[in-house]
Amino acid sequence: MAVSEVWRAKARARLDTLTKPLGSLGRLEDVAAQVAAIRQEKAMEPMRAAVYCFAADHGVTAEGVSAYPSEVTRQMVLNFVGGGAAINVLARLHGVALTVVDVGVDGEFEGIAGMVHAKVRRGSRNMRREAAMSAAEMAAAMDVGARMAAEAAAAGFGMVAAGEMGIGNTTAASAMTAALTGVGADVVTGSGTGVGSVQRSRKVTVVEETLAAHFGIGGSVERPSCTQILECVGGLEIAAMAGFYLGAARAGLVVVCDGFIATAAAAIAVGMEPEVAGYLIAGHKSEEPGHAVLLEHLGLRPLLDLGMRLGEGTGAVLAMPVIASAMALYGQMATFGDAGVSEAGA
Ligand SMILES: Cc1cc2ncn([C@H]3O[C@H](COP(=O)(O)O)[C@@H](O)[C@H]3O)c2cc1C
Ligand SMILES: O=C(O)c1cccnc1
Repeated sequence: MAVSEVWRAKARARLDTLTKPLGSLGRLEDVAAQVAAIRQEKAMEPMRAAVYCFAADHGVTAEGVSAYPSEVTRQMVLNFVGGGAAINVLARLHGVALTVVDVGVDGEFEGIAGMVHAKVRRGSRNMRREAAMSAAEMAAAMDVGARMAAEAAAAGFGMVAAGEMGIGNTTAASAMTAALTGVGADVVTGSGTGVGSVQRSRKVTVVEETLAAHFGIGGSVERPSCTQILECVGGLEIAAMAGFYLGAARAGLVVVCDGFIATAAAAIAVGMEPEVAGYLIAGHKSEEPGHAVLLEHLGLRPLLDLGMRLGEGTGAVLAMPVIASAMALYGQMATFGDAGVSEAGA
């Protein structure tokens, strides 16, 4: 499962033979070396890319934590199927295959084709009052994600991302981030879809009360396990994403991480299986304040910083052409020797 440090070193050595000043491709060189460490002998082959958008509802929306009603989750899934959401536009533009997965929307999609029906239950429970999921529900949702990753690998995709749709899920991600890192709820909780300052304060209180209820005062007295965090304060689509990352790493896929919620799921996957970290490339930095905390926790540096706060996998898909560029340069540039160009100091 660990990425290959031998291949990373080989890639670094090759990058130094290409017709450019040493290191001049900056972080593209780090990306190329990481992809080589993941894909090994396949590093020079073109990578087809896919994004899986997992959707689920959140019982915690009963606490008034989002600017939008829960029904938007189902409505946006229909929008994904119809091709009109931001992720559809970006996936089409960049030639990324999009799969929409219902893992826990509180509504039905009877007779709707063009999506994966894998509902575990109609929304998670209100985490302020009880665990968001049972252990069995969490495991079932993780299995859905793992199955999607296995299907991506079997279909020949080399690079994947997970996106999400779930009204209320920035509250879940905030609670997860505080529980994972020990950083305070007030620091990691943002405005999500755009709540005002009064509603954000309410959201912080909900996160604090949730952490106190499940893990003790402040949530950082006893650091809970990743399984406890996911089960108590996660969500069905977040569990699916965690299972997706674990499956993708096992299959040797390059995994591009999206924003706050996607990275909260990635932090769980890495907590469960540390070697997953080597497969992750942070696509972008979200405006949600907890995202920077999670990126720091994971030691990831995002490729893009566009002030986005959308989710759906949009930040990850936007970063895919940057990664593809790194690999094209790595695979196609001439070496000093081939091109007859003199090296430094020669
Ligand atoms: C129309 C619409 C499209 C979206 N696409 C992603 N999100 C994003 O916003 C939600 C999280 O924010 P909160 O925790 O504040 O509810 C998630 O569904 C997320 O994917 C959307 C939200 C809305 C309203
Ligand atoms: O960073 C994200 O993924 C995000 C931020 C706000 C709302 N939905 C998603």
